[in-house]
Amino acid sequence: MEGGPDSVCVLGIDLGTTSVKAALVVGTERGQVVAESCSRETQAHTSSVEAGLQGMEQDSWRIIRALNECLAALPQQQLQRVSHIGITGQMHGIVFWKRDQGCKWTEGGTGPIFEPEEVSHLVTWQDGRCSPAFLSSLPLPQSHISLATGFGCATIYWYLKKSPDFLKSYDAAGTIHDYVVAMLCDLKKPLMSVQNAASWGYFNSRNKSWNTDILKKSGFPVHLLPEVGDPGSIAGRTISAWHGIPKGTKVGIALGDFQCSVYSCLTERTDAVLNISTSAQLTISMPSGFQPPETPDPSSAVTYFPYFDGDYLAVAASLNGGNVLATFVNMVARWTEELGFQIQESAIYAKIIKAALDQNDSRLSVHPTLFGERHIPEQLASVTSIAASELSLGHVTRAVCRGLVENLCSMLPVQRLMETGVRRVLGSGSALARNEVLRQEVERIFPFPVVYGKDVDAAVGAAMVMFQRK
Ligand SMILES: Nc1ncnc2c1ncn2[C@@H]1O[C@H](COP(=O)(O)OP(=O)(O)O)[C@@H](O)[C@H]1O
Ligand SMILES: O=C(CO)[C@@H](O)[C@H](O)[C@H](O)[C@H](O)COP(=O)(O)O
Repeated sequence: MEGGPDSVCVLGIDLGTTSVKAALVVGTERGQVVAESCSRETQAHTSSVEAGLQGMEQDSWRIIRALNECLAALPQQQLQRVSHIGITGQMHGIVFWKRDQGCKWTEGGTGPIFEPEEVSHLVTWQDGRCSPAFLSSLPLPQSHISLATGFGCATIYWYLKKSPDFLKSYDAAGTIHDYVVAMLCDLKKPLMSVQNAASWGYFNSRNKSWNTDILKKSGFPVHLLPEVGDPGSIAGRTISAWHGIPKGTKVGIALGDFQCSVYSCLTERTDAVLNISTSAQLTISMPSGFQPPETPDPSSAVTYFPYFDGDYLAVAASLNGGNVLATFVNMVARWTEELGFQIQESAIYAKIIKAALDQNDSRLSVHPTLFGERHIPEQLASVTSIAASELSLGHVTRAVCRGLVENLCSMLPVQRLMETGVRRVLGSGSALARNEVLRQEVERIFPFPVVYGKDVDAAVGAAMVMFQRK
């Protein structure tokens, strides 16, 4: 076990789109070390009553169940030593709850746990209910980030206009990680970091405030907007023991997941970070003192997101990452089933990755934007240069992986990385960690050395933030 019995122990949690991850980070003579980690798929996808096929919702109860399973799998002795908890998760999304009935605390196998009570589904960053026409009917935000479907404030507007009764059932809202912080600390008013507030839209990150005047004028329920605080600050203390973690443990304000992935590995300003989990991001840090332009360029694929201490990251945030491979694997599974055979999706991943390792070169070209991109939502996926001799699973998998990396680099070109002085690419995210073909394609496209992290990077980053700000 890493770290002596007296060493400081911090828990990091990442509530991702596909899985929940937890990491126990301890202080040692060698610096901070991941002593234990755990990951559980949430299987939380669920249908949307109000938005139908355009909706992309997750069952909050299942997300919290996966979180409970993850924590129950960590060693009790170490959990009892946790002094701080750092929480991060999927940005942009929104969950609603009733302030006094957000959860109920019960006795679990490893001590008290909480379970959601009067809580809505999570409407995720992948939600497509706000069409371009709907978005352009909304007031113009005073923000440097273009509003897009799946952003919390856009989703609230959608409910306000299409299903106002829904909103009457709730009096609080936040990202799913803000919800967890609010429950752990029994916050009467949810608290949100500027990182997550910026991801909801209608937020001015220069003066760190919501566009309250603009929103009020159009009847927006501003009482649902959380209070905003600085990333790295403490939101409160746990109101109960939790999975063996002592009552009174300090909990950090919830953070953005890509900022935490970056925090877990970025050491030099000359590093770029490539993260591939359900989505994918390519990020560089902007010079200290940088301020984004007042208004966004909606056609730009690069967005500026608040990082820590007033700094910004420039990010190409692609809606097409591991989810494209997951869709491909699911398609193969369904075709196989239609043909009368059964195969586990995990076995398909293993087989297609192995097959693609044998197909190093292929002319097949896959433009993999199955989910569109925020700056060009209408441009979906396409396949070109299809030769009869290059149709094996290996050829297609190789081409999908290559296409994913090429797509990200079309959003933030290698040339721009070189001009800004990038010397190294740091790879993070479990879709990358578990897929050697993707890693080969990353190494092929970048003219820099590529260094990989572990597969729980955002959780580790969330813990490190707490460590360094203790
Ligand atoms: N068995 C597997 N082998 C390789 N890659 C996998 C496997 N299972 C899932 N993946 C990839 O991992 C992605 C999810 O990564 P994860 O880190 O859990 O996402 P998130 O952080 O968004 O919750 C999937 O979209 C898929 O591409
Ligand atoms: O869209 C952006 C940023 O604009 C994403 O990078 C953002 O970090 C979101 O949280 C992700 O899309 C969700 O993260 P993940 O579950 O794919 O790791």
